[in-house]
Amino acid sequence: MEYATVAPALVLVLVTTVILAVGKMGLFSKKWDPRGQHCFVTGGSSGTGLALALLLVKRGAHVSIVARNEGKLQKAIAELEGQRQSAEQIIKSYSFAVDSEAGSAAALQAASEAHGGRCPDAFFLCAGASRPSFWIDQNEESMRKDMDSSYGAQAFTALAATKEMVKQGVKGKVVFVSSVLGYFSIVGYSTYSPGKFALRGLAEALQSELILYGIDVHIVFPGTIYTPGYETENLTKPKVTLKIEESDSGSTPEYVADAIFKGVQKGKFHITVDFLGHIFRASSAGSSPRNSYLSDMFFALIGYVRGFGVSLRCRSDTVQIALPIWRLTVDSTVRAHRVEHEDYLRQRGYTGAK
Ligand SMILES: NC(=O)C1=CN([C@@H]2O[C@H](COP(=O)(O)OP(=O)(O)OC[C@H]3O[C@@H](n4cnc5c(N)ncnc54)[C@H](OP(=O)(O)O)[C@@H]3O)[C@@H](O)[C@H]2O)C=CC1
Ligand SMILES: CCCCCCCCCCCCCCCC(=O)[C@@H](N)CO
Repeated sequence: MEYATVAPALVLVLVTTVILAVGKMGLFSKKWDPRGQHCFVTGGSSGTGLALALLLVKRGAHVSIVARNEGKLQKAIAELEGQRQSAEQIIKSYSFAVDSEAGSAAALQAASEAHGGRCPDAFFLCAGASRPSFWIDQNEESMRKDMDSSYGAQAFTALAATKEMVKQGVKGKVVFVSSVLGYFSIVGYSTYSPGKFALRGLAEALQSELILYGIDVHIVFPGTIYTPGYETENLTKPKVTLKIEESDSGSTPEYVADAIFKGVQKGKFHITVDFLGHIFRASSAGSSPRNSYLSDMFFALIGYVRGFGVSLRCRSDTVQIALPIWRLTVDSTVRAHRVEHEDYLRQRGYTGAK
C-alpha cells in the first residue's frame, strides 16, 4: 500500500483512540459521593457485602443491609454502628431472602419505610453463594437451586429496585456482583458459572435499557475473596478445583469493596479488581461498553497471547510459556486428576467395579 493512503488512516486511528481514551478518563465528570445517599446492600451481613457496607457508612451514607440470618445481621449492625460518622445516618438491617421478586420487593419496602417511603439511591447486589461440586453429581433440583443462589439472588432485587426507582423517579445505581467465573469457567463450577454469566447478560441488557430512566448499571467480576462464604465453599470443593485456584492469589473483602466503590465512582461498567480480572475482562469484552480503550488494549494483548498459547497445544502438550499457557495447565491438571476421579465414580456407583 502507498504511504499516502496508509498515513491518513493511521492518523485517523490515533486521533480516534486519543479522543476515546480522554473521554473515558472522566476528567470533567463529577465523582459519585455516597454521603447522605441511601445505599441498599444485599449480602451485607458477611464478606464483600459487609466490607462494602462498612466503607459506605464511613463515607457518610445511610446503609440498609439485607440477608436471611438475623444473628449475622445483628453482628454486622454492631460493626457498622462502630463506624457511624453522624447521628443522622440511618443504619438498619432487614432479614429477607432476596432470591424471589416478592422477597426482594418486601425487603425494599421495609428499607424504604425508614426513609419516609423513598426508595434507595444505590443498590449493591452482593447476595450469592457457591457450592462447587462435580457436574456428574447434579440433578434438576440442584441446578435450579444453584441458579437461584447465583443469578436469582441478584436478578430479582434488580427487578424490584428498577420498578420502584421508575415509579418514584429516582435516578439511582444498580451494581451486580458476578465473578471472574462469569467470564470463563473451570471444573467444579458447572452450576455456579452459568448464573454468573447470566448476570453479565442481564447487566448488559439493563445497561442499555435503564438509560431510559437515568439509572446507572455496573457489574463486578472479582477473583477469589477471603470471606466466610469462601471458607464454606472450600469444605466441599473438589480437590482438583482447589488445585487450579492455587494460581489465583486472592483478595481481602476490604480490598474488593474499595475497588468496587472506586469503579462505581469512576462510572466503570465492567469492574475488575485485580490483574487476573483485567486480563479476562479485556479479552472477553466483545462489544460490551469499555472502561479505558488504552489500558484495555494492553490487557487484551496479553489475552491475545494467551489465545496463541492455546493454539500451540494442538502441536504439543509440553510447550510452556509462563502466563499465556495458564489455560493449558488447567487442562493438564484436570487430565492428571482422571485416575483419582475414576475411583470417585466407582465409589459413588456411577460406574461398575473393575
Ligand atoms: N468469595 C469469593 O471467592 C467470591 C465471591 N463472589 C461473589 O461475591 C458475592 C459475595 O460473596 P462473599 O463476599 O463470599 O460473601 P459471603 O458468602 O461471606 O456472604 C454472602 C452474603 O449473602 C447473603 N445471602 C446469600 N444468599 C442470600 C439470599 N438468597 N437472600 C438474602 N441474602 C443472601 C448471606 O447471608 P445469609 O446466608 O444470612 O442470607 C451473606 O450475607 C457473592 O455473590 C459471590 O458469589 C465472587 C467472586 C469470588
Ligand atoms: C491469564 C492467566 C492468569 C492465571 C491465573 C488464573 C487463575 C484462575 C483460577 C480460578 C479462579 C477462580 C476464582 C473463583 C471465584 C469465585 O467466584 C468462587 N470463589 C465462588 O465464590
